[in-house]
Amino acid sequence: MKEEEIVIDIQELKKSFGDNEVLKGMNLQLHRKENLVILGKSGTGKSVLIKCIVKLIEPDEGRLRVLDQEVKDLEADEELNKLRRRVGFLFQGGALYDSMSVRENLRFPLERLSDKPSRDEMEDRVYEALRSVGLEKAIDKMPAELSGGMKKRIALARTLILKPAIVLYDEPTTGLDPATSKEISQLILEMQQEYDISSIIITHDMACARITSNKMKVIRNGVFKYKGTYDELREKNDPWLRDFFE
Ligand SMILES: Nc1ncnc2c1ncn2[C@@H]1O[C@H](COP(=O)(O)OP(=O)(O)OP(=O)(O)O)[C@@H](O)[C@H]1O
Repeated sequence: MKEEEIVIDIQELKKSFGDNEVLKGMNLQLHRKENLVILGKSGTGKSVLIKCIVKLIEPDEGRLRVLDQEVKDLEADEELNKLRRRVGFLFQGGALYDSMSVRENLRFPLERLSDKPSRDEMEDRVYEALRSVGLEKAIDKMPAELSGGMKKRIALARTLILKPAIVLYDEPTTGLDPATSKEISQLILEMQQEYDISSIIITHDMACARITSNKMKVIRNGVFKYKGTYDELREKNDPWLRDFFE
């Protein structure tokens, strides 16, 4: 794959729930190895947009291609699972299974693969994923024994263990103190650089946006109103936009 390659291509995407028009014609291109931050006030459709990308929600209209596949054409579970394997999704809250140890949480996505790795390979991949988030020592712990920041790291390791080409982050730093948020943001940046991952990052946390983004887009009234780098957007005169930066 070439660096300039487009890994997600969205054109004129629309989605309503009843008479609530949420997405009114969204356009977006995510390039390979790019971190794109999406900003928007609460309830503006950021989560709906990224759920459309992995077909957790079906859009009403528009074009949506992910890794050269038209998402609406992916019908069978098998095809969808293949896509979801290549597109990792880090949900708000990071949800680990509380009754499973860290090792079991990380093995879980591997156990469900049709071409399940051997026991030894699984153990290697669990260690490699933990190493990449700096938490090898937590392998035998239960989620209840971990801090909020550690849980996020483990959730990220669980997403990375399938070696995704794209990761969608839905508010990765929510609920963390500023120092831990910064650590997680730096980790997102490392993941991009070390593993060639392309990402969409939804966040309200401007420090996270500054650290992680190559490019930003801002949603207003169901469309992208602004795009640019963090510094370009910070310089704009619109008071509505300045609110995000204050
Ligand atoms: N499955 C659904 N059924 C009906 N309405 C929905 C559904 N999912 C989302 N919505 C509506 O779509 C709108 C956008 O929701 P979404 O969760 O995408 O907002 P958001 O921008 O991610 O907000 P936040 O920043 O608060 O997480 C909201 O009005 C929400 O109520």
